[in-house]
Amino acid sequence: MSIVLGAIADDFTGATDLANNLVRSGMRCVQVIGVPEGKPDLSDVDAIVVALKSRSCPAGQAVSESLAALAWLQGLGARQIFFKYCSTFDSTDRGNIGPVSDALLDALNASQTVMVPAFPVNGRTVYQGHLFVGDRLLNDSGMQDHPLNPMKDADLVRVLARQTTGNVGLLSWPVLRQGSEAAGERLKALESDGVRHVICDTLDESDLTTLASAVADKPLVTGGSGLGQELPAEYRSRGWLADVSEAGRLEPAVGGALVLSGSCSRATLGQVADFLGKGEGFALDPLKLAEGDDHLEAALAFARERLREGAPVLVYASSDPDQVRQAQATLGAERAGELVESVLGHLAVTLVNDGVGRLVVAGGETSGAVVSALGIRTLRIGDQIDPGVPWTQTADVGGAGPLSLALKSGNFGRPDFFTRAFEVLP
Ligand SMILES: Nc1ncnc2c1ncn2[C@@H]1O[C@H](COP(=O)(O)OP(=O)(O)OP(=O)(O)O)[C@@H](O)[C@H]1O
Ligand SMILES: O=C(O)[C@@H](O)C(=O)CO
Repeated sequence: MSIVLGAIADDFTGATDLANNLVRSGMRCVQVIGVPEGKPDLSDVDAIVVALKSRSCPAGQAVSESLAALAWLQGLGARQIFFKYCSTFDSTDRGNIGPVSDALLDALNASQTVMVPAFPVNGRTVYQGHLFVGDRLLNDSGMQDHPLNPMKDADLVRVLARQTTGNVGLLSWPVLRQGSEAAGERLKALESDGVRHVICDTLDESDLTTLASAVADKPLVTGGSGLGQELPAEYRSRGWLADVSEAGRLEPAVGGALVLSGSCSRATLGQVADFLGKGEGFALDPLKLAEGDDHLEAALAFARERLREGAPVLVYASSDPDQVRQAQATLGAERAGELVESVLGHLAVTLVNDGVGRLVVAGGETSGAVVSALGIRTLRIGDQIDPGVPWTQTADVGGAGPLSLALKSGNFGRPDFFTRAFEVLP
């Protein structure tokens, strides 16, 4: 048995976002955390997403981890490789989107890839190479204040050109709207001109369908999860993928309900506010965490008390940009982030041992920290809660049943996500 699609995601929520769209389009999908040793059972798997934590680490490390993931996926027979990064193109002038794409292209002996960050259902569109979030340009969307990778330029051709020595070009919407043949021809023309990375305009789902048809035979595609929703139909039309029913079926959920939020993105701040309008939560302050264990113990005591009452519990470090800047000014951005991530990881481990069986985590870096702390290696992907966020399950943590886990990207989900997620869980 071999898989059709092998994906490498630069963070954990991004990995589940892509896996979610693959499942919704009928691919049976497993997410693995890091590069596993050996070969998994592939009898009911069409796609595997390797979740790395390579978005904000040094570029050299992101490259070597991505190449290790590629080699493992090639060993499973993947017909196409998908490098998944954020729909808001999260990166800095040092990388990691450019360096990782270059390294994957070299390793695959390929000379061109496409960059398709758009995710129209969540408001991410690209026009003339400029990324929009809803009706705002990227640099005016809140992403300019991101704690780790502030995005201050919406022109992706320019952003990517700062990260690679390869030529960067554009497949613009006027060409795209002429259909997949015209798009394919433009890609070929750009390739013969030596253009290695092509930023692709995308206004809506129909553009994604056109793009998927134009790029399904390329060894490497890159982007957000939107393209992942359209590729399975192309695989099916090429006879690579069979029809399956219930690609996302999971076991019934058990255990207490907990939300851990380390995301400071606008959507998450709204979700925290919505939750606090209905019940209590515990606010973690990085400055207090830096003083010793008392603040952590207080969070734990709060969570245990609320779990005994049977209510969903929220513990959050999510704060507005001013508060984040204050914590970072005192502790440094890296230390503030690490402190919050390690405390949320510790809370997850302790409370799952206490009987939490349904866990929502908000934030990509935060999810990486929590999943690593819990020692999770494999997640089966289930049904969607909101666009980009599915429930998943793992048997890796023991306990009374599988742990149900939702890893929410910072800017995803409707305002009532933190309560509704538990209502839709089977
Ligand atoms: N109050 C705070 N002060 C400083 N840093 C914080 C604070 N709260 C959270 N952080 C850190 O900010 C970072 C948020 O990144 P994370 O990836 O988890 O969320 P996000 O960027 O909103 O999500 P995504 O990457 O899915 O869009 C984490 O490293 C987290 O530890
Ligand atoms: O593409 C997105 O927006 C998300 O999957 C993500 O990667 C945010 O961390």
